[in-house]
Amino acid sequence: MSDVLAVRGLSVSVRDTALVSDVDLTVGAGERVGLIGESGSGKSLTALSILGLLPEDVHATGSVRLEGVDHELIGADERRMSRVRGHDIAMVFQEPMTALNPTMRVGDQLAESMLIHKTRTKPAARTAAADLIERVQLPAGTLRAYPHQLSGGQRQRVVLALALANDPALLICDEPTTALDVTVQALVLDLIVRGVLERSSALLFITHDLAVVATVCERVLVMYGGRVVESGPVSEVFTRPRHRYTEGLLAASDLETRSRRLTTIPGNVPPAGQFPSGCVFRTRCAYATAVCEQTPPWSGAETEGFACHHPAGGTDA
Ligand SMILES: Nc1ncnc2c1ncn2[C@@H]1O[C@H](COP(=O)(O)OP(=O)(O)OP(=O)(O)O)[C@@H](O)[C@H]1O
Repeated sequence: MSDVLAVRGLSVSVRDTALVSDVDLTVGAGERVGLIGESGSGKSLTALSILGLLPEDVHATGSVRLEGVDHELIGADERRMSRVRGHDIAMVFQEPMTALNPTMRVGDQLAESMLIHKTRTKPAARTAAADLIERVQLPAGTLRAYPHQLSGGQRQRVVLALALANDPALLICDEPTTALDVTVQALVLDLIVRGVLERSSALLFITHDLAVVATVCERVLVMYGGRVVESGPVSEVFTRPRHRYTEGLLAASDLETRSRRLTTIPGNVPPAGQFPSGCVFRTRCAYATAVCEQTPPWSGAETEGFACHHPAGGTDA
């Protein structure tokens, strides 16, 4: 798998204080990678460094390369970064209003993002905007609405539509559902995963919620004190953590309880051959830890509600 994003030796500091130290991170084409760690561990600064959005007094060194972009992102000027952001890399942050223009109708904002990056002609951008709104399960009338006329969950779905408008190679989500009502969290997660799967976009997903990572991501990196202390497939890191800090994170999390409330994300594809042939339910895998605590052999009653939405019809490919 080729790397869409390659971060090497990333360090971030403010004056003489190191905030992030020597982070290496790669995301392969179409891969979904989680970045977890307690508050203040450096997750957001890592994402902001990739996007070139660090505050003025905060400095990054190291290397950030993106497939298809022929220049280094660390130190790139704003003119170059504004071409990359919203085109090659898109982002969804916790607070949707920061990403939306309060004075513009939703449809105009969506169309504008495609016109600015010249990915659509004007008429095509209008059609694409309508399609994007439908894909995030909002009514067509949303196109004419202003952001303040929408709920938090609706706004975040508009931000997601905006982020996906130019089919980015990489989508970065930083706590995208934390501010949302629990009832819409699963829907927004579902839409994020569908959105990246449909485009074969890579996903870097930042959260402190381990159950969300277990549901959404294939691989995870654990940050502690500004460093990556552990990384690997979700199924390994969450079941056999090697670092004491990860053990603590898992012990302190309500993964088991929360996970039962999360729905399976349609389109999550278990690697072929990892499970018994014909098996439609998974246990202890990156895709099912969040939804299935059963062990084989399964009977109908045990598995009720734990259907795997394998695109090939619920059986191993
Ligand atoms: N502009 C800044 N000036 C000084 N220190 C900062 C600045 N921005 C962040 N920090 C510090 O850098 C560290 C890492 O911050 P960061 O926002 O990356 O953490 P995080 O892991 O994303 O936390 P959270 O989950 O709470 O968002 C924290 O100790 C934070 O206080």
